[in-house]
Amino acid sequence: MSHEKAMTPHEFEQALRAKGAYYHIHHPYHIAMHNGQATREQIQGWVANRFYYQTSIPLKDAAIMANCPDPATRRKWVQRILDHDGQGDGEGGIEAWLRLGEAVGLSRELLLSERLVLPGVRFAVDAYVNFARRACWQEAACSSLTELFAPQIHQSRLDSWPQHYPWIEAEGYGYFRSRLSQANRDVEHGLALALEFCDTVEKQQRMLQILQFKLDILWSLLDAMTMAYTLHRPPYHCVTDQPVWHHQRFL
Ligand SMILES: O=C(O)c1cc(C(=O)O)c2c(n1)C(=O)C(=O)c1cc(C(=O)O)[nH]c1-2
Repeated sequence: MSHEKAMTPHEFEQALRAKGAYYHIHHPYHIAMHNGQATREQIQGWVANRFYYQTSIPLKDAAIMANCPDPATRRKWVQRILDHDGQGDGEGGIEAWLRLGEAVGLSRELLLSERLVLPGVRFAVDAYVNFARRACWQEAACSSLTELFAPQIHQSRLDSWPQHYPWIEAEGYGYFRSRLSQANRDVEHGLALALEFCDTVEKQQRMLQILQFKLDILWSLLDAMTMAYTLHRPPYHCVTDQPVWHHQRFL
C-alpha cells in the first residue's frame, strides 16, 4: 500500500486530461495531413488502415459489455455499438467510414478486404481488443478516454481537409461530423466511471498507465503508416514490392 494520498476527483481528471499532450494529433503524419502536405497515397493509406480500427471498436465494446455485470452500464454502453453498426434504417459509423473511403478514391471492396491494413496497425488495434477482453470492465471502459481529445481532432479535419484536398468528395466528411457529439457523450460516461472507480492512488496511477497504453496504440498506428507511406518502407520492402503480409483477422 502506498502512503501517497489519492488525488481528488478534480485533480485526477486534470491528470487524465494532461495526457492529451501525447495524443496522435501531435504525430508528424497527422500534422502533415492537417497542413495539406499529405499525398493522395498517404490519405488513402490512413483511411484504409484506420478502417481496421473502426471495425474493431464494436468488438472491443462488446468485450467490455461481456465482462460487465451492471445492467445500467450496459444499457448506456450498448449505444457505442449501435453508433458504429447503425440501428434500424440509420447507417452507422462503419458505413460512414466506407463512404469516406469512396470519397478518397478507395472502393468498399478494397477497404473490406483489409488488404491495405499494415501488420503494425493490425497488431496495435488487436492489442486494444485483447486488453478489453482481459481487463476488468472498469479499466477497459476507461481505456476509451482518449476520446477526451477526439472531438478536437475530428473538428480539425473538418476545418482543414476541404481546403487542402479539393479532390476529396464532400460526402466523405459525414463520419467526422457525427463523432463530434457522439464522442462528447461517450466521454461524459467514461469520465464519470473513471472518477468513481479510481479512488486510491494505486488505481489512479494504473489508470493513467492504461490511458498511456491506449495513446501508444494510436501513435503506433501512425508510426506504421509513416514507414509505409512516408518513408516508403512497407513490410518486406527490401524483398518484394508486393503486399504479401497477412490480411486476415486472427483475433
Ligand atoms: O479519428 C480519431 O482520431 C479517433 C480517435 C479515437 C480515439 O481517441 O480512440 C476514436 C475515434 N477517432 C473514433 O472515431 C471512435 O469511434 C472511437 C472509439 C474509441 C474508443 O476507444 O472506444 N476511440 C475512438
